[in-house]
Amino acid sequence: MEQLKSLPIIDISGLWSDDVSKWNKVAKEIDEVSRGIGFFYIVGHQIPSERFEKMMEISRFFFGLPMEKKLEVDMTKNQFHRGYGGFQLEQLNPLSPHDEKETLEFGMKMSPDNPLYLHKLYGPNPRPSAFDQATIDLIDEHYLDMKNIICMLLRAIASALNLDREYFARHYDYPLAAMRLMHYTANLDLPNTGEIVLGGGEHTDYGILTILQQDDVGGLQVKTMSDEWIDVPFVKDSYVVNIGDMLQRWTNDIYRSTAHRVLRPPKGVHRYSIPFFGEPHTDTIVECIPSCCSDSSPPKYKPISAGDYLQSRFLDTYEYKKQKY
Ligand SMILES: O=C(O)CCC(=O)C(=O)O
Ligand SMILES: [Fe+2]
Repeated sequence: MEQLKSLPIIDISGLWSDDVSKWNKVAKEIDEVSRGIGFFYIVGHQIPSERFEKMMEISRFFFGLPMEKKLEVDMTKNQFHRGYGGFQLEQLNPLSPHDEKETLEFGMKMSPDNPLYLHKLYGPNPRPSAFDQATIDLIDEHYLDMKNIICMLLRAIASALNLDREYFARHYDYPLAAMRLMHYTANLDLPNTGEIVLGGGEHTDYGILTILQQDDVGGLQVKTMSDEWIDVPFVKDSYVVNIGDMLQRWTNDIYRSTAHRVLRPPKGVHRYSIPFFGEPHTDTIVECIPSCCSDSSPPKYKPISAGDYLQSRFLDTYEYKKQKY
């Protein structure tokens, strides 16, 4: 088998086209990659170029604030998994040291009148006092744009799997999806043991699909089917998309949730990235899709709700949740 050296780039503009053959071509390409490496770049996603820079500007501004300003929205002080997570709070790979990164996490903006508000992971978004209204509005707008891309991709996937186009997308009116600003830097002075130092440990994502914006520092790596790490360098105006564990479960392992990691940047270098974790509504039951199982290939996983699955994965990787939530 030929070794994969770089991730494929898929132009998804056909998903906005009325031409069925263009739409089907994109769906087929996404389906093929999802059965293999499970990671790809997307271009033609309709997000304007200026938005990339604006989101990075917000990120650099927030992480450059004094610690007491960041801690105004401390993630460990609420049950909703939203707000600021300091260096080493998360341990993506329980076998390696804590991750050298800090994060700021948002969920879907929701009216307090919504019956879901304050239920499980649904609740208020962080509002650091240093953010003006325009910044808050842009974050909410970007969240909805990312959610829309997730739904466009999931319609293509549903069609490729011979399902109704809305099979997955119908669970996205009030999703658990989270948008996370991330900052990696060499914060700790670790002894030089010659080992690779990671900013984010090896892991698979928990959800359905992740859409990632990254800056041009580099460091993201993906594990190939032959267990080799390949770099995922910056490609201007693209997002990186990958399959998460819930979609792997839903498709009975036909789609692949692939391990990835982030190298720690050298001292003095700052890396910023913005993943959007596209999880569905908390009550969505993730159970083997009929077209993905048969007598010779029975379901491998028990049905589970998206909310319960996500909480169980957070418990594995966030120590503070074990004590409190
Ligand atoms: O920062 C990145 O490039 C990837 C982050 C990531 O994989 C994650 O947080 O799940
Ligand atoms: Fe990840």
